[in-house]
Amino acid sequence: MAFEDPPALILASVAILAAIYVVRWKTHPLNSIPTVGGSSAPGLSILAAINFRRNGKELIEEGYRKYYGSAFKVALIDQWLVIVSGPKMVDELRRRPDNELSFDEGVEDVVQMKYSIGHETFEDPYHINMVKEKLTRTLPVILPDAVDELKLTVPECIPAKTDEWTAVTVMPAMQQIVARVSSRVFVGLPICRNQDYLSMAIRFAIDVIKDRKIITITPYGLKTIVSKLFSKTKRVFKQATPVMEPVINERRANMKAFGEDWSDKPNDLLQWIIDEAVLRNQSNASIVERIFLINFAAIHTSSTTMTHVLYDLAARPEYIQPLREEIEDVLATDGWTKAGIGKMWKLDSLFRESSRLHGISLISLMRKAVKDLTFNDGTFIPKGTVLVAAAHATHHDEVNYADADDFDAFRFARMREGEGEGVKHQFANTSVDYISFGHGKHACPGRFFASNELKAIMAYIVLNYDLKLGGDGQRPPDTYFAQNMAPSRTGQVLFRKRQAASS
Ligand code: HEM
Repeated sequence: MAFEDPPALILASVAILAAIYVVRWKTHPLNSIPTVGGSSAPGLSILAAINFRRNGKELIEEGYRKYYGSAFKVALIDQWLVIVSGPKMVDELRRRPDNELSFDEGVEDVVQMKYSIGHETFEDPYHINMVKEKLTRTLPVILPDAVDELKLTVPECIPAKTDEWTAVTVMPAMQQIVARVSSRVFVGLPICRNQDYLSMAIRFAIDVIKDRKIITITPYGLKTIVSKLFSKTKRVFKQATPVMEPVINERRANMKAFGEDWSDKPNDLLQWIIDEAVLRNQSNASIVERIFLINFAAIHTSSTTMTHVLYDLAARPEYIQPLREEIEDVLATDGWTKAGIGKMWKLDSLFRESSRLHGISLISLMRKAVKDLTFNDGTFIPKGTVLVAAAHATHHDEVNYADADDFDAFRFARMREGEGEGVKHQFANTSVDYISFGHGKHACPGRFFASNELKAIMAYIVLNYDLKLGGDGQRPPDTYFAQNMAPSRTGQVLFRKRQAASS
């Protein structure tokens, strides 16, 4: 009898466990989706996750090549990430309704802010519609404020002289410029010049990611208390309140005193949110949270984009003169207006090309399946799966772009010259081949503001400075980890103030 034979008993137990292991592995709902970067076997996927952390860019490229037009998966430390590619799959990803593939749940997976943000802000995010509709519609009116602010802040952050080259570390300079110019439009004077506030706005995206790391490893029952004790984002809300509250209270008081007759009522995002908060009887804390959620979406993304563009332009100075000519011509007829910025096709193309080649991430269109579903190609996606599109690989595909790895600053300006192509290839336009801003109903609602703001800042820099790379003349390298990519944080560009600068 086996019971009387201990080695046989052990052998039988091992065999049963091995069989259970194989059955569980083979019947895992994601098993039909091929894995790239290692084994999907339980226990071994940790090695695949380490591999993906180190070689994310190469592994996504490998998956894109092998499974183009379909889906593959890579291992993260705590879950699988399903990556789709090809126009049909990207189109399906953006078209599926939120009750199948949820944008909010996808974001929540990355930010885990349920514990640091009030329920009201989370459940009723009207500030997003304000960015999508009012901010975009009001652009012609608010752009002069942004231009006014950038003319003050750019010379402070790029303190170059006419007779010598000055090295500027690009990333922190762009963060400061973008934070201040955006804040002028988001919260107005005087908050937009309060350095404590600006530092919080710049740091906020990093604070959110640091919080996420702690919250994900905390057991469910303890998340609320851990967030209360350690959340950096909660601390930012607390520290920002004394800076913002006097302004909010003053504006509330003016609304009460003057109502519709308040003649010089501010026209900024903060005021629009206060208007809504008053109607809904909401607290100042809710207003502060909403402003910081917009800062989270706007400042890191925009300053990263600016940093890439400056590195690209400094590495290819032959593009500077044609840009200057375009900008000077347009300013002579239209001035610093939205209509003028819209006519700067070469400048627009520079941004689209730089974001195509670099971008803010290797992936885009993050969604979470909130029910089981089957894609049109038959791929089964179980509830709870996180899906993304392979942005970087799509943007580097020769099928989509000729000489896809080459930096051709004016490629999109040339494409726009074709009949009926004027809008299609502009920076803010999304398509299945261009997903830097996502695509579909959740495509970045701030992209029209970002496009105008960043082009205005860059136009001012190009007009007022000569720029070049120092050292060996090589563009500071991007860094990659897992699905993330970032421009060099320490890279420098040399600036010299132009003699004949027109401001
Ligand atoms: C160059 C700068 C920017 C880039 C590259 C960028 C990129 C993105 C991307 C990729 C998404 C997700 C889209 C999707 O998954 O389909 C997104 C969403 C979002 N962005 Fe931006 N963004 C930028 C600037 C801004 C600015 C300036 C604002 C605010 C004024 C903003 C506000 C938002 C918001 C609120 C969402 C969430 C949309 C929703 O909930 O439906 N972004 N952005």
